[in-house]
Amino acid sequence: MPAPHNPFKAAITSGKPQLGCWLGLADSYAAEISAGAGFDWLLIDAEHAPNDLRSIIRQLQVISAFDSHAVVRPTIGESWMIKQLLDAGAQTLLVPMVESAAQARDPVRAVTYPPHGIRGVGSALARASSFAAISDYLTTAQNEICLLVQVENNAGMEALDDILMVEGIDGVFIGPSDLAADMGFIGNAGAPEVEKTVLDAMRRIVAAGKAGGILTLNADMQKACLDIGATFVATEIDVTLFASAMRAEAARARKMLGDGRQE
Ligand SMILES: O=C(O)C(=O)C[C@H](O)[C@@H](O)CO
Repeated sequence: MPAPHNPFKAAITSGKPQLGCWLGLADSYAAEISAGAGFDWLLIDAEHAPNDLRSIIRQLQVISAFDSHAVVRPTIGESWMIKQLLDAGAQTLLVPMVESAAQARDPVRAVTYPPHGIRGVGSALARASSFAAISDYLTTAQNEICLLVQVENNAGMEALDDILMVEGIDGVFIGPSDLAADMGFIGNAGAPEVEKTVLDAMRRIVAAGKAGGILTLNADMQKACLDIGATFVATEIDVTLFASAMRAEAARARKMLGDGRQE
């Protein structure tokens, strides 16, 4: 019995666009709501959201009941983090802040069992192997792991062509917020200079035969990246949606009571 098929990897590496949403609420109850919404993929964020291994596992468990595919972003691409996330059942990882080919090769080794990699063998204990129920996990897991890296600063842009040549990297995600900051436009990912750099990079990613990805709330940028051939595009963030809706409703309710109501 082989490791579970990764339909997200199959789709994004065969040119089939997948639309996603960022999950930063770090809560399995909220993740279950998002999983039922109809996104192709959901990003469980352990870089900027208060996720730990247990909260990630809970979200993986609830999402597994739906068609949405879970993508997990570790805080950084450390091999011990990757080992834990893969054993926990994550099949697709998005490693942030990669800025060289050497840095891109590290997570490739971390997701690969020896002799070609350094992933520790612990499938007997792992949710990933259905606790050893998947008898051929060790020899089939590799093909169903999707490894994505983020290029999101000037150094990474410089090294992009080298990163794109690293075997074992399935896709490259452009991080517009961090890229904007490093380009001197912090808080302004919509600056023309930033958008031009993002789109140029996306063309290079697609031309290299890798899957291209991004998170952007800007509908024009979403369309532009999809038109270039990006295949994993996140269009919203759960925290943003929830917080803005709550603020708007509180303001509406206060207005209903008239302007005299003080904060
Ligand atoms: O740089 C970016 O943009 C990303 O990597 C996405 C952000 O980290 C995400 O938290 C939204 O701001």
